[in-house]
Amino acid sequence: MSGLVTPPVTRPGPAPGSGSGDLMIEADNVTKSFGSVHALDSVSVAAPRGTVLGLLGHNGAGKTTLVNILTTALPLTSGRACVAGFDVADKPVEIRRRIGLTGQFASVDGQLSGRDNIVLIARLLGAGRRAAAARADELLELFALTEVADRRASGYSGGLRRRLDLAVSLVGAPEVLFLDEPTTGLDPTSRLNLWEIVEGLVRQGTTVLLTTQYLEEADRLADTITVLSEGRVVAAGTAAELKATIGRRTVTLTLETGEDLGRAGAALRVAGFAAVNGEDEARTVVVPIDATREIADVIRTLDQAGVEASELTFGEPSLDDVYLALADRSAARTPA
Ligand SMILES: Nc1ncnc2c1ncn2[C@@H]1O[C@H](COP(=O)(O)OP(=O)(O)OP(=O)(O)O)[C@@H](O)[C@H]1O
Repeated sequence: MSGLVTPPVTRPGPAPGSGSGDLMIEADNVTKSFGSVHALDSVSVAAPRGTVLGLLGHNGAGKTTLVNILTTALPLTSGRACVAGFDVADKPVEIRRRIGLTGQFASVDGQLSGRDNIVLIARLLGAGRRAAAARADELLELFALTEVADRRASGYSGGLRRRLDLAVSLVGAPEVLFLDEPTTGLDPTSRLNLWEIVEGLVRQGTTVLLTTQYLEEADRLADTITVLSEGRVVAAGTAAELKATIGRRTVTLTLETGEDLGRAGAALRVAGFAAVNGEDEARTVVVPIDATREIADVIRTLDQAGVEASELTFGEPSLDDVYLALADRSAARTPA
């Protein structure tokens, strides 16, 4: 499904410019409290038109709360937020005309066919019968759903349902698309398909806010990433910047025999590596590295210690690495 394009549609006119410049998403010191729970604490994010803003964080970090505020489903406690140039507090209707939302729980009606789901939303948005049918045909084709269009959505696989959910959220040709964990639970092929669709939309000028728990997803799609933890922004930048400053790549060595684990770990630590031994049965040593050339040093060190490795894998930092490093830092900052 590569090379997808958004079908030409009429979008509402440009925003009157109450936001700054060409920023399509702006949150400025947004705070949200539910009683004593501070779901968001002075959160600021920004996304220019035609870019993807990735919002990363584990469960409870505040991602959905921020999406709910930006999509005008929830009022903020303090701060300011604008979407497509309109303030969420003053112009919710203008914002709703310009956005699309795909949630973790598909908003598709399982009793209706894929086609009828799209037609229903198009009609609700004011399209005539013929225009709604034409829009459905376009979107079904775009999302490779034509073959299953007349089957009930309740019988769709997870991947098909997500595609239909995204198609439904695009009926009104939104300028800003909110994707709340769009690929959680999808198989790798369906995930890749969705990524390609999102990339096609962004090429056409759609601005996307993507929440995800997967660094890989943010890495592939997001122009900038904001990491939230307990309602606060703990890091922001491009994926490369985050990984360079926070996460470390690792080399994982599987040894011929578990008996060599102690010797391998000791030799690596003497050579200056922060090697961590895995389980005896797994026979692995994990070695964080800063540059690819250090792989050669790791292998040389093991060779000199007379340790044989049967397998070597090279890993990029994961969200967990980034997140753990950030959690360590915030713990270090918090007075005991
Ligand atoms: N309506 C509510 N009433 C009380 N507390 C809430 C409400 N909505 C969210 N919270 C709390 O606010 C915090 C942030 O929740 P939020 O759902 O935004 O996190 P999240 O990052 O989206 O996590 P998840 O991936 O699990 O949805 C959590 O502590 C949550 O329990």
